[in-house]
Amino acid sequence: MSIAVLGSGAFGTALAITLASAHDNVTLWARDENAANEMARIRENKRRLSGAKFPPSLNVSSSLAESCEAETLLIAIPTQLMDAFLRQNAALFQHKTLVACCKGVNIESGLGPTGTINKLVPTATAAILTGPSFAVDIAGGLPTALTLAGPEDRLADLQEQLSTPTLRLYRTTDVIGAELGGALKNVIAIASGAAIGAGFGESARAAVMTRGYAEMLRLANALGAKPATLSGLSGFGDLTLTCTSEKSRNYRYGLALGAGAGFDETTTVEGAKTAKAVSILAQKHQIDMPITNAITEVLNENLTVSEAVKALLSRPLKEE
Ligand SMILES: NC(=O)C1=CN([C@@H]2O[C@H](COP(=O)(O)OP(=O)(O)OC[C@H]3O[C@@H](n4cnc5c(N)ncnc54)[C@H](OP(=O)(O)O)[C@@H]3O)[C@@H](O)[C@H]2O)C=CC1
Ligand SMILES: O=C(CO)COP(=O)(O)O
Repeated sequence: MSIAVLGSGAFGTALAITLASAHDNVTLWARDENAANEMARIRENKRRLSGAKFPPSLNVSSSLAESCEAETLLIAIPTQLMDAFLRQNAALFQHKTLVACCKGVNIESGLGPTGTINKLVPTATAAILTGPSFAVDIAGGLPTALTLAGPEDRLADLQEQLSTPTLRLYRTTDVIGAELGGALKNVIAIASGAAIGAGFGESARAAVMTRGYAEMLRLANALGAKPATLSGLSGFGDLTLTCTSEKSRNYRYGLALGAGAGFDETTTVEGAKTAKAVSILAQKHQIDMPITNAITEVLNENLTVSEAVKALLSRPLKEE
């Protein structure tokens, strides 16, 4: 049994560390040869996940072809980059099991990570690993539970293969629900951060989280997800974590937006592009998503955070 994690960002590195602590044949692929050599030498990813030491058995490689010889490939690069990555390397992925480890909706195609895999590598088996977890927690061996969604015939084997003593996976065949939960909660995390950053307080954040969850459910239902998936780890679980912790980049980005402060543009903030992608989807399916739309308007610089809140509060009163 062999596993390769493609992408040596914070999350890919954390997954590789926990998997290599439980299995023999695990490779972490980094696109940059110098970075791979350094990680192999110092047994740490200083740039993306400083302080988390690699287990002795973890292989590090900058050869994508060699890494793709593994049976199971986990793809841990940001959602907006998946499309190009799959197109460029499609020949290596034929008939493989590809587990997307990212959270978002592609702004051009409107597809989630598994939809992108199915479109670009139709011979592959597509699955997604998602749910509440910070890379630093996983890498530190702290107890974590995630959702693994994929096709019935491969799911139990994959669940067994990717679970470790500290990373507990729950399985579901509701791929759409799992990936929508992970994508949509990041937008609500930006909104939650903005509420706190602008000084509107914790009660306002609770309202944003709850009404944000309601709009997550509306879109997910319209796209064929099971409501139970959204109430699980990949939906409610991840929403709770991401909207309440300053470890979250989406939440911190929201804090900065609300406070009118700057934010490092190179930081991965999946919810920013996903907000725009989801607003387009919501319009197409005629789903009311006022919080997501408000974040899109703020990101497009059509509204300030205060104007967005005013607009949300002045909507007609309605039943819960
Ligand atoms: N960090 C976390 O706590 C968690 C993250 N996630 C999800 O994981 C996904 C990845 O995030 P994360 O690891 O944190 O992001 P990071 O910003 O830490 O890393 C992104 C990685 O993607 C690599 N990359 C960028 N472009 C390409 C490309 N064209 N080809 C190959 N590799 C590329 C980068 O390579 P390089 O290093 O060479 O620049 C980098 O290693 C996101 O969807 C995120 O939502 C999910 C749960 C937890
Ligand atoms: O997805 C995450 C937690 O489950 C990580 O959140 P951020 O991408 O906002 O840091």
